[in-house]
Amino acid sequence: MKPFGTPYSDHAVRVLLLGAGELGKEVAIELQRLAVEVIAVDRYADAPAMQVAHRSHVIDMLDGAALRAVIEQEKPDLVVPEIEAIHTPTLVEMEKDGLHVIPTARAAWLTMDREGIRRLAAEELGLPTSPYRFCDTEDEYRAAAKAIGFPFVIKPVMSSSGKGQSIVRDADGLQHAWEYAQSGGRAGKGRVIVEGFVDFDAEITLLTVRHRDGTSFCEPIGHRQEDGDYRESWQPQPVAAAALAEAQRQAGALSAALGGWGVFGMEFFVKGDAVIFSEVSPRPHDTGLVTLISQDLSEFALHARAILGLPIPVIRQLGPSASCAVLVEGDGRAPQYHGVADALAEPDTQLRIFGKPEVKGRRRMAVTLARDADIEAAKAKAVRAARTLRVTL
Ligand SMILES: Nc1ncnc2c1ncn2[C@@H]1O[C@H](COP(=O)(O)OP(=O)(O)OP(=O)(O)O)[C@@H](O)[C@H]1O
Ligand SMILES: NCC(=O)N[C@@H]1O[C@H](COP(=O)([O-])[O-])[C@@H](O)[C@H]1O
Ligand SMILES: [Mg+2]
Repeated sequence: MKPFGTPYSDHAVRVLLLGAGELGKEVAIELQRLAVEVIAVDRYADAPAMQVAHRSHVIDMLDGAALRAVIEQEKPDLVVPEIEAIHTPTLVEMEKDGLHVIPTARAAWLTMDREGIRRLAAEELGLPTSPYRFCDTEDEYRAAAKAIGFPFVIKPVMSSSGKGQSIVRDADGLQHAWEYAQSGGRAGKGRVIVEGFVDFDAEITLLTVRHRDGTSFCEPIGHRQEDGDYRESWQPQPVAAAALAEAQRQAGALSAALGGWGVFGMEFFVKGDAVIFSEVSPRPHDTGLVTLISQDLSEFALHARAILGLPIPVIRQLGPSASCAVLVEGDGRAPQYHGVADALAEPDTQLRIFGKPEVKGRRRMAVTLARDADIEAAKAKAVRAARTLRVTL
């Protein structure tokens, strides 16, 4: 790694963030603290990370030529994908010519499509997963539904945050779920995965950090999802020792197969001592927002350290903590946030307002964070803070 430099100078350490949402904003802040020059890219102007970056670009990141042009113009030391919706074949091509992609271009490519990562995890590495089938047509989908049985989950292969995803409980739900998957994916109509529904005791995100000195794990994060999108998360989620060891084994194997340095959000279902792999983000995870209050080094600080080749000698968990997503529904620009003072009135409570410029439909706009004597108290406090906020459009 070259020495750390000065932003706007020839010797600056330059990081190009592909995706500039709430997760990228926190990564950008951590990089800024080390005087790394941060360039944020997203599909729309004034995205959260753009507001704290040195410069920004608005491009269609699914357009390979546009992506190549911005990378060639900026010549970053590191390219840091922040979302899945990127033309990853371009990153794979450019990596051959020396571009450094976090964690690797292949990891970004494999995880942008549910098929790539599922086949690597289940078929190459032999990790336990839900039963699954990929389908391109409605006929294939109906055959998959029969083979896998109710209830099952259908998701577009290219989607995140639950977009286009449904749980189908009986034959009456088949048609609507198919149509929703065809309209909800980021690449339009097309391929879906049908997964057997896992009846889990708990689902966890195991933040796994690959860094210059090895692999470190954070305490497990528990979370609650609705419509495939995270609503609340907490840490530490109690997990039996044998199950935790198994989750760490699987996370270690998969992150090693993906390679490179950085944070991986490894999602697992836990049932008794059984640990079933769900999916992985080769980057900080939304449920990991809780680490902004629960750890001395948040997942964003850990990502910054790991990708810059810095040591992570210890990760300190600071006590039972929780996060609660603030979702806003409606249609409008430049929202206003009321009740912030009240939301922050209790001890050990924090708030992040992302600063997203508009809402169309339903959008995560902020998160509350709380620490308390136990998980239940922390969750209740984070929920109270979120309910105290009122957002007008
Ligand atoms: N096979 C399954 N069995 C039971 N629940 C499931 C299954 N697949 C998904 N879910 C539920 O839906 C949630 C979202 O699924 P998944 O993580 O695959 O979607 P996503 O769109 O990639 O979400 P994100 O981008 O937020 O991680 C899971 O966290 C889980 O609660
Ligand atoms: N589950 C993935 C996830 O949480 N990603 C986070 O949401 C942003 C997109 O938000 P938007 O849809 O409101 O623009 C992404 O940029 C990332 O920060
Ligand atoms: Mg997920």
